[in-house]
Amino acid sequence: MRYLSTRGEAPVREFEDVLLAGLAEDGGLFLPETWPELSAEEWRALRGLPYAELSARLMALFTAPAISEAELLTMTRAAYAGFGHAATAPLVQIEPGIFSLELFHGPTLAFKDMAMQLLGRLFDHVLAKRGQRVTIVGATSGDTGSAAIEACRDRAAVDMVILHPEGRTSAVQRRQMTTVLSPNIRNIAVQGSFDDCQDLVKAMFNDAPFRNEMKLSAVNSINWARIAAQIPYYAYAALALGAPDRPVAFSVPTGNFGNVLAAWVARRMGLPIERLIVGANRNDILARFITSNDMSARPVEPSLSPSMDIQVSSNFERLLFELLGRDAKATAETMTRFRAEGRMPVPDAAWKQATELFHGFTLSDEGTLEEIRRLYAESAYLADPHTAIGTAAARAMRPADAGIPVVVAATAHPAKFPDAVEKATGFRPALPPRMADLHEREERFEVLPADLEAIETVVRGHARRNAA
Ligand SMILES: Cc1ncc(COP(=O)(O)O)c(C=O)c1O
Ligand SMILES: N[C@@H](CCOP(=O)(O)O)C(=O)O
Repeated sequence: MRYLSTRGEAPVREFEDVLLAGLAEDGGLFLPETWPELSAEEWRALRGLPYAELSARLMALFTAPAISEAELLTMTRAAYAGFGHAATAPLVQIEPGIFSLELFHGPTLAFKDMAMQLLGRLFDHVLAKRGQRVTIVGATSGDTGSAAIEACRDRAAVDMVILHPEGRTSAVQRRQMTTVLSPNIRNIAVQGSFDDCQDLVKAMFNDAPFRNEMKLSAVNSINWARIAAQIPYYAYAALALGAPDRPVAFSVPTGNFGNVLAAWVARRMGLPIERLIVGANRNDILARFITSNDMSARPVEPSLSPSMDIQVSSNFERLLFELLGRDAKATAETMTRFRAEGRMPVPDAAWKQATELFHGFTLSDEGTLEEIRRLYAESAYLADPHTAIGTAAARAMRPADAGIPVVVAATAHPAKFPDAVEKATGFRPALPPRMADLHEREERFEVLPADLEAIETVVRGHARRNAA
């Protein structure tokens, strides 16, 4: 499988190079040159496979020829062995026709572990083979950072610097990052929003001398490997509910658009996914785009679902590229205008095409609390605020045909957001015993302004110290 950039100016690459590069050299995002498609018969043959096997089978379509299915299987088995549920990503019915796909049974209690536990192993595999080391820089609104740190702590060939927005994550999210004192990990609290953190990461990649000197790599969903590793759980749920012989819909609480993009790819690969519902909090740029072709960024506002406090959704560029008929020049121009003017001019025909599949839904903080309360009262199901946006979106926007099940991506464990859950239900969900002392552990991080030079200085110092 070969990969091209959405902006058309970067060389075509193989999977291993894409994994290590993160962002394409022209500032674009990598995508497969052609989409692999499975026939109905081939999908049927995958029904009932354990998650690790299904994941290896599907991932191999994207990693060939460099990484074989057998090598992947060793990695996926190890990646998911530590999950707290035998099904890895259990599917739980929460009301008639609506299911919760629990993606939070990994070590840091959010869906990011599903991809990141595999990515850590893929980095090890490729870096060992090539005798290289990389410096991973990442931006997080709370969950990517902790999952990446957990997956890469103490790995010999990886240095990691994670930027989070100061004071804008939950205390549990922050502590899951800042209490990891491994020498290869460094945490920076940026005085700004997640969008500022993400801009800084992209600016480091676009600073070619710095990028080359540091051998930068990425674990955010700008890295294609992250998206690829998120596709199998959509297949897992769809197959369990009768695909390819029965259509399904997914409702995905959305921020950076990586998770729902993986569902889009699963559909592109031949699964009968009838509808994709994009749930948003008050930072609703994506829902506004879907409902009214209004893709205009506003300042990020804090909400009870902080991981979705995002206005510039990186992966939208991948969908845009497809909606524009894979026209890299038009994609680059549209993205440049968005950068300059904060408004993305999507042609009406492309927007209409998107609305045939995507449906948008916005929920306020009050609505989120009400949804957590309702779900707990009516179904004894405890949802975190992000998942609750997904369940409310599923009910509001489900297909008219009641025979089409809607699967909600349950993206985080409620114990990651105890304040919001307590507000809704009156009690605080407990962390698993292995994290019971999280609030007593020593924290280590520094606070810096959203200034590229200051951040690059820290990244350089961190990488040099560890390489010495
Ligand atoms: C708990 C949770 N839910 C939803 C999202 C949004 O997912 P995405 O950024 O892939 O759209 C995130 C962050 O990525 C998250 O951490
Ligand atoms: N919600 C995310 C934001 C980054 O998203 P990513 O999927 O691009 O890594 C987070 O928790 O950090």
